[in-house]
Order: sequence, then structure tokens, then C-alpha cells
Amino acid sequence: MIFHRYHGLGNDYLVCHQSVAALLSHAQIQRICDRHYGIGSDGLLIDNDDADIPSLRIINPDGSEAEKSGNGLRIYARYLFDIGRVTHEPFQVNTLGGQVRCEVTEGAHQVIVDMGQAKFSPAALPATVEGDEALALPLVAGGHHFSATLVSMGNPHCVIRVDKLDLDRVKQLGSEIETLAIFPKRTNVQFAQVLDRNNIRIGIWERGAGYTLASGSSSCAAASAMRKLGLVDDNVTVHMPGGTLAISFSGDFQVNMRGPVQKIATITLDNDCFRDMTA
Ligand SMILES: N[C@@H](CCC[C@H](N)C(=O)O)C(=O)O
Repeated sequence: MIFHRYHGLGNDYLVCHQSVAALLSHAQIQRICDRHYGIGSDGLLIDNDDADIPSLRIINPDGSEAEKSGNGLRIYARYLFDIGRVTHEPFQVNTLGGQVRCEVTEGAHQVIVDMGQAKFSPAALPATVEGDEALALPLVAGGHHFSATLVSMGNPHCVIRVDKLDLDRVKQLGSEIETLAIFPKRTNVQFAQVLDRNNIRIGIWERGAGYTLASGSSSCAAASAMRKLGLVDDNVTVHMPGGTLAISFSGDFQVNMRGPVQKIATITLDNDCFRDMTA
């Protein structure tokens, strides 16, 4: 079984063809993503090449399926370029969270993705809260009171605005917020600090993955939330522990993301990896 390992700002993924994924159980995917007993990864990207438009499935390390992933899309676009399926011309990719436009540029080191429209309706996440939008939703976690903005980028995000970002707090409270009862499909969580009208800093807790160094859809969601609150302009650099992404807005919250991708390795998985497993 062949896997291609890439990262976007330290958010790392394994890419495999659907014929490989079809052989894997839920538990085996968890094992492959495990950093001590498997190859280790923030998720699995499954390439489906049945149709004219390439289609991406995104599996979190806990085995759950995500509708969309920003770093995952940049990595998948770069993978398609590496295998010669696309060129430097823009192309479409299907995800469960909608169709997006990708462009591999600067050699193949940068990828631009039109991530689609940020949506603020709680129903879009889904979240079981009243109202057409939840822009300053009171939340309590770990005994602390927060104000959250709910955003769907195709996948769900709960963006908490803070005066000063504390990454330990993200690690301590991420899981509790991810699994609050108001989020029936759980949620990704970002703590966001506005630095100025063109820069924000975020800490990320990903649904199904935990604390990560960077996240594309989280960057889009956090920038969208701060834009909606009137705190930033149309061009926002999102600073994360793993590095920065450039986010820009056009029209009615159409979100564009630009950032790097790096290839790490092509790996052959040994079947011995599953020897002690029953399924
Ligand atoms: N790392 C990703 C997000 C991956 C999916 C997420 N964990 C979810 O369940 O929605 C990104 O770069 O966007």
C-alpha cells in the first residue's frame, strides 16, 4: 500500500488512491494515522479519479469523515500536479463540502484555493442554536466564559475571539468545545486574536484530530468571523504556530486562500503494521 506524505505549514496528510482506501477498515485508518504505531498523520486524503473532475475524501485521524479541508485541498491539488493529472491551469475539485477551484503555482510550492462562501447560519454547521446567525454566542468551557462566532466553510467552525492568544488554553479546552451538545456533528475550534486590520493569530483544535499546527479551513473561518465582526479588512494574513496563510474576501464572503505545500515522502506501508489487530 502506497501513501504520499505532504504537509501544509506542519498540518500533515497522507494521500492515497481510492483503491488503497477501499482495503482499509476504520480501525486500520486510525492505526496508520497514529504517530507511534503507524505512519502518523493529521488525516488521510483519498483520491477518487472515477469522474472528469477529481474528487477528494478527507478522513480525520479518529476515522471520522470531514466535508472540507483547506490544507487537505492544497495538498491534494499538489498531489494531482505531481502525478501529472493537472497542470498550472486552474481546475475544479469536488468535496463533500462543495466544489472548489484550485491553482498550483510558483513551481508547485504554492497553491491557491477558492474555498467557497463562508456561511454564518447555525443550521449550516450544524449547531442547535436559535437565530439566523450566531456572531457573539456566549459559551462556557472549563468554567470560562467566551464569545463565539459560528462559521461553516463546508465544515463546521466555532471561532472564539480573545484579547491574547494562549495556546495552552486551546489544548486544554479544545476537546470540550469540540463536543459541546449544541454541535451534533462536533466542530473545529479556533481561538483568534486580532493583531491589526490585516493580521490575526489563531490557535487550532481540529475536530477528529485535536491540536494541530495549522489549518486552512480554520484560517478561512477565523478570518471570516473577524471580517463579519468588522475587525479586519478584505486581505488577512493568518498567523499559526506552523506558519502563515493569506486569506482574501470578494463578493459576499467568497473566501480565497493561498499557501505553501511541501512533499515529504512516498511510503510503502508494511502489513505487519496491522499484525496485532483483529479488523
Ligand atoms: N486540517 C484541515 C481541516 C481538516 C478537517 C477537520 N478536522 C474537520 O473535521 O472538519 C484544514 O486545513 O482545513
